[in-house]
Amino acid sequence: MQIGAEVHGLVTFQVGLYGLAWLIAARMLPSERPAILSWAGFKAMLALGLWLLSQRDAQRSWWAYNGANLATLLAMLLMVRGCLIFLRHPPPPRAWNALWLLPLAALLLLPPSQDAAPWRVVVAYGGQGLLLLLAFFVLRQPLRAEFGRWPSWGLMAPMLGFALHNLGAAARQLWHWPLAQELQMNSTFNIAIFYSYLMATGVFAIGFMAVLTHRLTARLREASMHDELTGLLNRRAMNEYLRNQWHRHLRRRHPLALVMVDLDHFKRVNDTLGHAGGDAVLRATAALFRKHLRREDLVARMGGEEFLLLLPDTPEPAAQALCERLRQLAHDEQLGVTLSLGLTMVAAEDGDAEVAVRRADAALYRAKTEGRDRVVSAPAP
Ligand SMILES: Nc1nc2c(ncn2[C@@H]2O[C@H](COP(=O)(O)OP(=O)(O)OP(=O)(O)O)[C@@H](O)[C@H]2O)c(=O)[nH]1
Repeated sequence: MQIGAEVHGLVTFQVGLYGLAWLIAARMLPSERPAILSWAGFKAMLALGLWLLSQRDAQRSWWAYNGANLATLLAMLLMVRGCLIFLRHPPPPRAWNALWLLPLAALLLLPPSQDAAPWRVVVAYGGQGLLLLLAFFVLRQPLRAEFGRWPSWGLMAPMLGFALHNLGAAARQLWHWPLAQELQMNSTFNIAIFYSYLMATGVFAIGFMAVLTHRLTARLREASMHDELTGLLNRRAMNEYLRNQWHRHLRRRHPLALVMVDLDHFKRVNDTLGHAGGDAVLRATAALFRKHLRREDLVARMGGEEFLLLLPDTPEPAAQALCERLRQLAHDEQLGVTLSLGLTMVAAEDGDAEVAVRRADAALYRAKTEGRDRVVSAPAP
């Protein structure tokens, strides 16, 4: 009995600490705050439920019996809500929310007496089990889509385990009806349940911290590789792709075309339409490239009004035709500017991809000096 009380105290304290950790995380990560706050609430409610459970004695107070079950069910609801928000899952229909009002209302209204215990067990365990089982089926797919198969199983397995355990407990109560199958404070089984709660919430906390970090790292990497205004690759990312494509070209000798594009007299656009108008033209140019290039082509904004296109497996005549088409499309789609393009083919003799970039740059310069709104091709060595 004495050991049981100590274990209860420690486990409750530990779960409460997890809640505190989530609160700190919510302060540090504003983009994920609503989900994290739900999880902090989950831990707080669970700690409360466990503490109330440890208060069960012969007096049978409402708090120790109904209160403990209510707090645990609310904890599970908050946990599932946090997961739905975290995974950007649309909120469930209102009818589903109403479904959880039934066990909550029953737990509020039932007396804490021994006679009502079978009802309480079925409602509390059945409600929790059903909720966790539904959450398992709803959350597994989006979790897997974002983080992969094994992390999703690692996070969902404890949820499935608890769902089955709780449904089993409700079924056991129905089987033994009307003999109450309520958790007693001093039973070994009760202590095992406490430990498994601690383990599952630990796995949950560490697992979701890990996927959260994974998501934030992916977002940072995405931001560090893209130009904010147009959403195209930025210079840094393009240089990385350029190096990869260069080595691929050396290995396979597939034709690799490189095109430098510059908007003509862009300063005038800014002067007449203002900076915001200029930005809109840059975005429209990016959209034009995205629309008319293939998926495997790479487009970057190298800075200002200059873009670099990298066209794998594209022989020179095809690249030339594409450049001419883009130049014409700027007219047809009334971009508000004309395009000058410098084209070259990457060659193994260049020794370095940078040499090909400089050649495309020189071709672009010629396009500018020869009157703009044209394509100039610089032959590879
Ligand atoms: N709106 C907007 N303007 C930019 C941005 N980055 C650079 N610019 C402007 O782009 C203009 C580039 O001007 P220049 O380099 O003189 O070239 P240009 O007027 O296009 O003339 P040519 O290239 O010789 O045809 C400058 O006025 C820059 O302020 C941007 O992100 N948004």
